[in-house]
Amino acid sequence: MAIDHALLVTPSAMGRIDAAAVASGVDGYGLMQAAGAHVAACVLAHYPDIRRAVVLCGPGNNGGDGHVAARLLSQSGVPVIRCGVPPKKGGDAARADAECDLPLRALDDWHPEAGDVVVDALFGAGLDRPAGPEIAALIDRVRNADTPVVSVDLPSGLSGRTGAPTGPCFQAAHTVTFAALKPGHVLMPGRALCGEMHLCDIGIPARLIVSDDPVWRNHEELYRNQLPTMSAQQHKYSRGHLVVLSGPLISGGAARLAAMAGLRAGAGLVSLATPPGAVMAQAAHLTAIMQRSIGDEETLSDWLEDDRLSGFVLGPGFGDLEKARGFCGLLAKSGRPVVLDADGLTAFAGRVDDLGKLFDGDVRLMVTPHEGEFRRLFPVLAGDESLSKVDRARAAAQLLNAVVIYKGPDTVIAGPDGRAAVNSDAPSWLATAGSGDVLAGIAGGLLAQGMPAFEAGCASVALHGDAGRRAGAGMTAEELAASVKSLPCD
Ligand SMILES: NC(=O)C1=CN([C@@H]2O[C@H](COP(=O)(O)OP(=O)(O)OC[C@H]3O[C@@H](n4cnc5c(N)ncnc54)[C@H](OP(=O)(O)O)[C@@H]3O)[C@@H](O)[C@H]2O)[C@@H](O)CC1
Ligand SMILES: Nc1ncnc2c1ncn2[C@@H]1O[C@H](COP(=O)(O)OP(=O)(O)O)[C@@H](O)[C@H]1O
Ligand SMILES: [K+]
Repeated sequence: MAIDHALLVTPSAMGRIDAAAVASGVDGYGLMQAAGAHVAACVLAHYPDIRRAVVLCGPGNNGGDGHVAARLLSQSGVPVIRCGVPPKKGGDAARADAECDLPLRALDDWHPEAGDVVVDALFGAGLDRPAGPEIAALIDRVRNADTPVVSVDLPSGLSGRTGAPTGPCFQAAHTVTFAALKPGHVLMPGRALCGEMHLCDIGIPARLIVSDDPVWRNHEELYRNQLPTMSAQQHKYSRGHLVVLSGPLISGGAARLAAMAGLRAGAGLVSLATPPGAVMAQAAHLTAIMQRSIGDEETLSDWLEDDRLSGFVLGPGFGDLEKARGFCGLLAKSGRPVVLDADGLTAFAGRVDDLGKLFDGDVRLMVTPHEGEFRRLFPVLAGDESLSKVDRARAAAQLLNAVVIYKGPDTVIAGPDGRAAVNSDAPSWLATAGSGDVLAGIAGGLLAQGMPAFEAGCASVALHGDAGRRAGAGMTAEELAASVKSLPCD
C-alpha cells in the first residue's frame, strides 16, 4: 500500500480510521502485530549492538504494540525486560500481553545498564492528561541515564494533536508511527521530541486514511496547478508588476531583499516605492529593480491609478507605523493583493479588527508573522494553550480573511476556508536576519502574477526552503534572495 506522506491525521481521526478498518473486516489484532513488528525491526536496525531492550508498556493499545515488540525482540535473541501496567481487560492489548511469556515487571523495576535501549510503549494516541508522578519519575530516570528511546507512535507525554507535551515527556531517538503522521510529529517541539520519524504501513487500507479536517504537509501537489507559467505570448507586464514599499534611509535593505526575491519568483517588473529622502541611497544599489519616489498617501494614490501594478509588499524595514496603516488602507481599496510583513504587521497590533475590515471579499491579503509578531497581533490566540499552531493560524486567517503564513521551523500556512499545511523541512539556517523579507518578496512575486493566495502561500514557503538549501548553510539573506529559483516553463 502506498502511504500518503502528505496527510496529517489527528489522533482522534486516527482512532476513527482504526475503527473503520476493523469494521470493514481488517483484523485489529493483526494491525497490532504489524505495529509491534515495525517497532522491533526499528530497534534491531538502529541498535545492532543492543545489550538489552527495556520495553515499557502502558494500559492501552500503545502498550499492546509494546507487548508484541517485546516478544519479537526476545525471539530475535535480544535480552528483554518488560515493565509496565497490566493491560485493560478483553482487548487486543490483553491478548498481546498474554502471548508474551516474559514477566511483566513493575514500572520502577529497572536499573539502567550500558547497552540498554528503551522501547516507550506507555501512551500514544490515547494520552489525554499529564502523566502522573510515577511516569514522570521514569521519564526522568531514562533521561538521566542517557538511554536511547524508541517511541511507539508518539513519545509518551506528547500530544499528537498539538505537538506540545502535556507534562513530562520522553525525548525519543526514533519514533515509529503507523498509517499516517499526526500533527504532533511535525509541529514543534513535538518534531524535535520524536527524533527520527519512521512512518510504517500496518495494513490499514489507503482508502480509509482520510480526515474530515485535513491538514497537509506542505508539498507540491497543493500548489503545482496554480503556479504561474511562462509562454512565448507573454511580455513583462503580463507577468505582473510587484511594488515593495520601502522605508527610510536607514532601513532600505529589507525592501531590496523582498524586491529581489519577488523578481526571482517571476514577477515581470519589480519597483521600490521609496520615500524621497531615501531615493538616492536606494538608487546606488539597484539595477533590475526600478524605483518610484512615493512620500505620502497622495502620491501613492496617484500611482495606484496604474492598474498594471498587480501586487504589493508592505512592511520590511518600513519603520513608520502610522504611515504603514494609511498606505495599507489605500492598497486594500485598490483591490489588489497585498503581503503584510514585519512593520506592516506591527502597525496593526491591537487593531486586527480594523485590518480584517479592510480586506473583505476575495482573499487577497497575506500576512507573514513570526512568533513574536503573531503574539503581538493575536495575544488571546497565542496565549490559549489548548490550541495547536495550526488551530491558531486557522483562527487568525478567519479573523483577517487572509492567508496566514505563521513562520518558524514548523511554518503553518492557513486560509480562511480552513485549508492548512505545515512546512517542517526547511533548513534551519533560514533563521538569519532578512530571511523573512525574502519570503515576503517571494509571496508578493507570486501574488503579483495572479496566483491564488493559499496556493501562493504554500509555494512561497516551499521556494524559500529550496532557496535556502541551494544557498547552503552559512548563507546570508542576500545569497538566499539570489538563490530563489524562477518557476517552471510550460
Ligand atoms: N491507529 C491504529 O490503527 C492502531 C493503533 N495502535 C496503537 O494504539 C495506540 C492507541 O491506543 P489507545 O487508544 O488504547 O491509547 P493509549 O495511548 O494506549 O492510552 C491508553 C489509555 O491510557 C490512559 N491514559 C491516558 N493518558 C494517561 C496518563 N497521562 N496517565 C495514565 N493513564 C493515561 C487512558 O485510559 P483511562 O485511564 O482514561 O481509562 C487511555 O485510554 C496508538 O498510539 C498505537 O500505538 C496499534 O495497536 C495498531 C493500530
Ligand atoms: N529553525 C528554523 N528552521 C527552518 N526555518 C526557520 C527556522 N527559524 C526560522 N525559520 C524561517 O526563517 C524565516 C525568518 O523570518 P523572520 O523571523 O521574519 O526573519 P527576519 O525578520 O530577520 O527576516 C522564516 O521564513 C522562518 O520560517
Ligand atoms: K509511546
